[in-house]
Amino acid sequence: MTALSVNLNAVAQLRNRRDLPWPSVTGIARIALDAGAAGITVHPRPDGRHIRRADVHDLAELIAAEYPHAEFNVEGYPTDEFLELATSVSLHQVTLVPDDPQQATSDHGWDFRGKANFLADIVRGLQADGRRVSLFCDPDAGPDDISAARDTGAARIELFTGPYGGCIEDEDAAAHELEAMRRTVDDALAKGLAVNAGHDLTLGNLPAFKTVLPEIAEVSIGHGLTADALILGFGEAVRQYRAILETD
Ligand SMILES: CC(=O)[C@@H](O)[C@H](O)COP(=O)(O)O
Ligand SMILES: NCC(=O)COP(=O)(O)O
Repeated sequence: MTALSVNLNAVAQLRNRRDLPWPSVTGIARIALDAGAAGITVHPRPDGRHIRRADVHDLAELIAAEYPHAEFNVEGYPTDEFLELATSVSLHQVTLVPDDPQQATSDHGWDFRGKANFLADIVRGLQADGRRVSLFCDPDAGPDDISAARDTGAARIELFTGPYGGCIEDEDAAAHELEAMRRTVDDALAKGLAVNAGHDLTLGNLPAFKTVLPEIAEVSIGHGLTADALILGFGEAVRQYRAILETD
């Protein structure tokens, strides 16, 4: 079974359009967890464009108090500020991502060989207190990269699935991406790393992904799931507004 961790960045970004408390990030977290999601993911960025520090604290408190079996996964580049936030709340997994502060979104995995010592120190510190660390990884990472990822001491890698998610209506390209990820996953599993995955996964591309890569421990999905939720729920919202307006 692959666990679904719902990424709430897009919900927070929608809320931040106004100085109003909706959509509520903790409210949508409740809906996701009540629907059986295994966990919640957030990726606070230095400019606070979506998830804010307060959201991380509120979600950690909600999960600890009301959803003790759910996992809270916090992603980000390990600045001092990020590490202070990640270690000041109750969470289960920290996913380290090599993002530049200016980046629009995550678009590559770690250079594991080049950053070996930097990552090993941070992984040791985070895992010493019982947090699991996952490291963002290119989908076609080679054997030397995976060995270096394992040598950091991290328990997991997270495959960057953006190139696969970007294969819109191109089955050959999608199959090529799946093959590359299959090789990376085989190597990682053989070296004792568990594998997460995420970025641009959707209802449309998840079935083939799950068929080819059934051993993925967890996928985190936000943008696509939020877009699908709008489509699945927009009609009902319109019906409820009409029910108020169309009475005489
Ligand atoms: C690490 C990763 O893959 C990202 O998907 C990230 O969590 C999304 O970040 P944004 O929501 O800021 O694009
Ligand atoms: N860790 C990856 C993740 O959370 C995916 O986010 P999204 O691309 O689905 O928004």
